[in-house]
Amino acid sequence: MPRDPLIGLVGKPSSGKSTTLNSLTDASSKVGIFTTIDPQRAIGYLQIPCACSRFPAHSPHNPSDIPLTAKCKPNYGSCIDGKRSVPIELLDVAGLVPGAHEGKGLGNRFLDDLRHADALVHVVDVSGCTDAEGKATRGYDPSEDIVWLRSEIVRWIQGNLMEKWGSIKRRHLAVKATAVETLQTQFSGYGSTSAVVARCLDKLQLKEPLQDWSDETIERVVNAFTDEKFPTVIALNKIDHPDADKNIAKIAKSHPPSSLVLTSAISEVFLRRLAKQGYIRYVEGDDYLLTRDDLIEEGDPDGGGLKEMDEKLKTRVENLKDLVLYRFGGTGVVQVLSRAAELLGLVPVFPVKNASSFGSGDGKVFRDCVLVRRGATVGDVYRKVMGDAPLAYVDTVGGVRVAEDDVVEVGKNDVSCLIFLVLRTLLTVAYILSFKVGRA
Ligand SMILES: Nc1nc2c(ncn2[C@@H]2O[C@H](COP(=O)(O)OP(=O)(O)OP(=O)(O)O)[C@@H](O)[C@H]2O)c(=O)[nH]1
Repeated sequence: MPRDPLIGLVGKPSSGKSTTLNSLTDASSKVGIFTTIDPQRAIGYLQIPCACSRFPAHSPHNPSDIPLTAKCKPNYGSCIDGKRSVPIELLDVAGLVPGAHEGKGLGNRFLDDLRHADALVHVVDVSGCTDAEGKATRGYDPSEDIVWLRSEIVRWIQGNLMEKWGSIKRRHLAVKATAVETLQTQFSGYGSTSAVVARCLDKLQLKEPLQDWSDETIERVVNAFTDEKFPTVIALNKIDHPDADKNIAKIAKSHPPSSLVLTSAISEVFLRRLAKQGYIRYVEGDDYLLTRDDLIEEGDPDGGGLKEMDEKLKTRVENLKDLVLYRFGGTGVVQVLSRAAELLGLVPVFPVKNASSFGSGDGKVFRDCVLVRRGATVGDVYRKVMGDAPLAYVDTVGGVRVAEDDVVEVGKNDVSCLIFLVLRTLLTVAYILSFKVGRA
């Protein structure tokens, strides 16, 4: 059965990893059994447009007066006005300092934990108030953290490979293996697949056979493998700090915008806490909040039932609004997971039992949503949801039959009778399957 995607949070001590993790896992809308799995693993919430938002009232698949957003009832996570929070597993990879690949800090343990991650979020303290080891300072250049963390990963993988390179080469020649086969044997421990290794080698277009690779070529291979296996989002955290701006500007010059997200984890934690305590209205990740005064001004004499804040709290909230929400368009924390999911090409799938009501036999509409990875096939989706139950056949909309090994992708089929909705990336409904299960 395909494994659930796992996102690893990495970063030096005091960069704000735990705060980021707390802000991602402490969704007030959380429903269901998920909380912390063990001290290192937790469940975060990925925000996506829900399938229900595609079915307003009086639409082809929902002739009723009520939009499906009003009936959507997730088993886990939540759906607020078509904005769905889907559980996703997070791994807190602690103890990383320069020299980790040689065992410094919790070095090797950290790196071993990393093997299981499909994508990484590197939390960088962009205030420059902590040095490479996480000790308090001023004026540290955080772009150095991005360089050394990446280099630790590369040197760890390269070190493991070089230790055995002599015997790897001998075996490669003896069994007349391809470069992909030989490397996959070495990289399988990092959760790699032959397809990942083949993509790396295709990109590099190496001329020499594996047994003739120089140290420099091996390093290029390891770098390409690191890019493929550990796609990384860089969370530039502590943007609320006055020293952050110049560091952000410097990092933005040397990194593609798609890899960077600006965050203030501490602000997100604070806002969620205030919302829970009934002082403000705030939806996770939004770029605005409402206070009692705002609601009174909007004409609700009861201020939405929100509590009155004292002057000190009011000032703090106003500052946060100016410095983070208005200036940066939000705390950025929710976008961190969305960006990681984009890098992985995660596809949300909404399995339902009833093709016309989108229910699952218990009165709940779009009860379940599972995330599968780019390249997943119809069979993968089936097994993820139905386990080992034998598959009889799968029909797409309009009764068109699809093969078990068809890759789930955009626009391949159109909508009609639905048992499975398969949405591509985070934005569009892409592929809708009807699907019947029976004994083979
Ligand atoms: N100004 C500001 N401070 C933050 C932010 N996020 C975290 N911090 C502070 O930074 C310090 C370290 O945060 P942690 O979340 O404990 O950092 P960590 O990376 O988990 O640290 P270790 O547990 O040592 O690995 C704490 O004092 C936090 O309150 C932020 O967005 N802005």
